[in-house]
Amino acid sequence: MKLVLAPMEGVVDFKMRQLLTDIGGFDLCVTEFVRVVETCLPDKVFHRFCPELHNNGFTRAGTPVRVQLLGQEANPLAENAIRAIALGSHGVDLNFGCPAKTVNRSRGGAVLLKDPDHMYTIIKAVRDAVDDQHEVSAKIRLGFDDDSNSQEIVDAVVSAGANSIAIHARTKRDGYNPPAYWEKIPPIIKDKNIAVVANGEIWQVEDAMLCQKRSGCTNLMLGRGALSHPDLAKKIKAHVNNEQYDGLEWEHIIYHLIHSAIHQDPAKDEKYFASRTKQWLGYLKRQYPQAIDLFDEIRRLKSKEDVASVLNKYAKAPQLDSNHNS
Ligand SMILES: Cc1cc2nc3c(=O)[nH]c(=O)nc-3n(C[C@H](O)[C@H](O)[C@H](O)COP(=O)(O)O)c2cc1C
Repeated sequence: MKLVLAPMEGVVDFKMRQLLTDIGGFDLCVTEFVRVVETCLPDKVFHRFCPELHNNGFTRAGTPVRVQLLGQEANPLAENAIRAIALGSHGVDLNFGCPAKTVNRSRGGAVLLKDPDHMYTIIKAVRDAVDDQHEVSAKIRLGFDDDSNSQEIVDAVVSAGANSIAIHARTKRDGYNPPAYWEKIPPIIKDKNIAVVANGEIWQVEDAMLCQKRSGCTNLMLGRGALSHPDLAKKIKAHVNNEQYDGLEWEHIIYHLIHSAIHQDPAKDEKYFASRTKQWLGYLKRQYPQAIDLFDEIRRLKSKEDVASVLNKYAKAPQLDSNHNS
């Protein structure tokens, strides 16, 4: 089984990938989307979205990272795919799921689901441009307004030669509202020669097991579930491999938060750590009720020192049985 950390713009950045892969369980991370318009982007853009490129495309814990591109024109996407891989990206992922109006208005993201022929052209151009040993993957939803063309979408991805496809089992119209329609995956991937990763609404180990059963996919992608439950990937792996794993306690999560170095970003301003911590507590409260009280405690704080001193009161180092190496 492979577990992929989902791309999440503004949330799963370098520091969050570092934190979550330090905890463990993930086999691959996908970056936030890199917007491609016409030109080949300067290297600094790829390095900004994926600082791991300075480390041969691996997180601190050794998990490979793949750059995701979002755009509407085949040639610039192909050129930028070549560049991302030359810089050390572990393959390249193409975004066909972003629901943002600004992106869709310029014919990028989920709106391309309405035009599987154009998806084919994009994926084929990228696949042809990139050496065979590097994986090209596509991330899709089941459709735009509805899922009536989901088969055509998958056919386009497969016939264009993508190596794998991550299916967020909802339409663009569904947004992020539950449920995810895992059971809609098996009929559209039947007899297809492509690796499939199922995605959507996996918050607990039980959801992962049910998703595997209903989607028929062994490999899963975790998004918001991994933020609300930072050792979810590790728990899923332990469950599948029949291994003992007790799970992280709240104090350990705080410890990881402090040691993730989220607050050590010279490119960000003084308030950054506070705002990132508050954003993350918003996800954590789904799994840990303590996150609600902690949010209240730091609500008015802005400086990283003030926030860190509150966090330090609660932090406890986990047993270092994982590959955490901060
Ligand atoms: C805040 C946010 C940002 C996202 N950014 C991206 C992105 O940059 N690229 C992408 O392909 N999907 C993006 N997604 C979609 C997620 O990768 C994932 O498909 C979706 O959240 C469903 O999985 P989940 O139910 O496990 O969260 C984003 C989702 C959220 C909530």
